[in-house]
Amino acid sequence: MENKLKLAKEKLIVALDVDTGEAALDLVKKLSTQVGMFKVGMQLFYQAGPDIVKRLKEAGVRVFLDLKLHDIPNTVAQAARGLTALGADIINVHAAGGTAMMRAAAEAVREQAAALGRPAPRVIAVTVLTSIDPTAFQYELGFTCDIQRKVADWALLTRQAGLDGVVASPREIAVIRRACGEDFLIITPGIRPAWSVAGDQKRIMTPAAALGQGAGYLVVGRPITGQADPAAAAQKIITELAEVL
Ligand SMILES: O=C(O)c1cc(=O)[nH]c(=O)n1[C@@H]1O[C@H](COP(=O)(O)O)[C@@H](O)[C@H]1O
Repeated sequence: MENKLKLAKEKLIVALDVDTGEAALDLVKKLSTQVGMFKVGMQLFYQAGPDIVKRLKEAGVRVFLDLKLHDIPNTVAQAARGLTALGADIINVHAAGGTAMMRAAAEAVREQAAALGRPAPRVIAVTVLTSIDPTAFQYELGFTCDIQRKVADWALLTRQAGLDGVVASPREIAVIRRACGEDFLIITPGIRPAWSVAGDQKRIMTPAAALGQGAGYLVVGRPITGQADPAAAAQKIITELAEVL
């Protein structure tokens, strides 16, 4: 069981969706014995500033820097270079930016990491956001295929562009695996334990079910950080994960 709990901890990424560096570091302090990687997204990065990545690295944790870059290839490449210098372990872009943009990002990251003499962060692409349901996908965004098809197509484009993996809902893991193989990284938000509320997330799954589908990592935010005792919530999720390992 000890081994399974250790493996379960390795699977969990906690989203530090808070307003200040102090609040983020306080969560890390509470959770760092249970969680190996933390996600810095727009809410924290835009308010605490780039230095938060360095502070988290100094605290000894791995950092997924989730800024979902999406612009013309040159702009994204230059931004990705800057994020690489901050020391993030994973960065992401939007697959909707296209192959040229994704390739430019991946190349810029590798060049910058080589210039700094460090291992390159993994670069992954967000496919269809987990907050999008089939109705919005079809009638608001105007896609004519279903979400699974689009996610699988974008995952394949992502792999062909030389990236390391994708962000998708756990519901699409099977089609991504079929399109991109076993060694392609799949990170899944939209994780909702049975005891939590869905909120704005639409394509959700429980932690155990997502792991059963073969998720590489599970991103969990509010079901942990929104609780009075985040460490107890994280432990509950880790125990649920260990039961299916
Ligand atoms: O790229 C992401 O991390 C991401 C992609 C996606 O499709 N859906 C999604 O929820 N996320 C992020 O994952 C986290 C989920 O947080 P909770 O909904 O609070 O568990 C948030 O920080 C989102 O920004």
